[in-house]
Amino acid sequence: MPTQAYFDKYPSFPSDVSVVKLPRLSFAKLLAQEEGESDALFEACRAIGFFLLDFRCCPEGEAFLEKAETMFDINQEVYALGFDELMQYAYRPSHSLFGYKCIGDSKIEDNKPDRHEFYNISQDDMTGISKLSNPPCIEAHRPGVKAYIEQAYSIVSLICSHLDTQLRLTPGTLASLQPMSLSSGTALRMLRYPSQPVGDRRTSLRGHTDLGTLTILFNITGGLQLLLPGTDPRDESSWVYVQPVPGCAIVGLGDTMVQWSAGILRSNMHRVTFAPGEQGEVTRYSLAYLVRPYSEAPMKRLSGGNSLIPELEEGEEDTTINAREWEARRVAALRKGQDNTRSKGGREIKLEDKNKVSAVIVGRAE
Ligand SMILES: O=C(O)CCC(=O)C(=O)O
Ligand SMILES: [Fe+2]
Repeated sequence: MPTQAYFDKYPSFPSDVSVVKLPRLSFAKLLAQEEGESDALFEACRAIGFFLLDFRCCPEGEAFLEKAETMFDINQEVYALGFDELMQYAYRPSHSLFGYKCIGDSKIEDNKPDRHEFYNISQDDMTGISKLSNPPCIEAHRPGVKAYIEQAYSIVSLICSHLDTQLRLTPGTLASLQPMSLSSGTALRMLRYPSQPVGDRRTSLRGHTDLGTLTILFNITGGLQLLLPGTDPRDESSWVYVQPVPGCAIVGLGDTMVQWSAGILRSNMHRVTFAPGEQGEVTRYSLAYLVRPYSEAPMKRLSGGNSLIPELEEGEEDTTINAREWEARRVAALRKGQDNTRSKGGREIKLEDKNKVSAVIVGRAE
């Protein structure tokens, strides 16, 4: 996440905890179109569907980190408003996912209430495509929030341009399905997780995959865990912490990328639980930019032409519904507990040099 100075405000991540060693990619190298970095990006997107993106050491990256810190300051201002005020902006799931979700509104695995709250700011609202009403502290920061979203979107476009090349799609294909200029469910989500009492700690946000295309996540304290590929979600040892790194975002792929790539790219199950060690004693704030396709975007695979994405096999059918309908069905199923969520994608591709993906490494925190 943001800079070391921001991390220093919190207890440090304990060194005796196992963590997933996510690939760490350099934003500067991706910007400079370095081929090796592009290949490493593709491999991360297929092997685990998560990677760290290091923004340090280049002016554009440092500017993004500064903006992210401002978003964390706004996050704290939002929750300082308190429950009664925030409930005036409550989200209405079957109608709209923008606004405030209170603690306990959704369930964790054993049907107990969750332990997180969030405020979803609509990208369309910030760019002027639509107009929603937000608490005064968000309204007062509209230009800053919009600037954050614009830069986050440009980073998403950069990642997509590398994935276009890797998947041998026409340049611009992936970004054209999620332009900022068209209405979408894209949100900047400000999350808050109160510290949990010792002796009564549990999952705060249940295991899930993100629905959209890409998520740019900033964490300061731990709590985020990934389900190791090929393991059983009911087994606690299958869930491993991600250690937040100063100057780095945690980037994850969502189900839409799996859908468009016919399973070449991967969306991995993740959840949030209490932070390890002393970090468990402080309130956890987190910031997620969750990108969705434009509402009318097709959800079918991007095969054809030179693309690496396989054509449908005999008897296979592709979806004909658009992104808005697809998301609505998924959200409804999730809320009814009918969604049998699992990690998806990561299928083999028939290319000599690209066929092997490295195993996910678990090691000690640093
Ligand atoms: O707060 C976090 O670290 C993760 C949040 C998340 O997974 C989500 O909002 O989809
Ligand atoms: Fe998520």
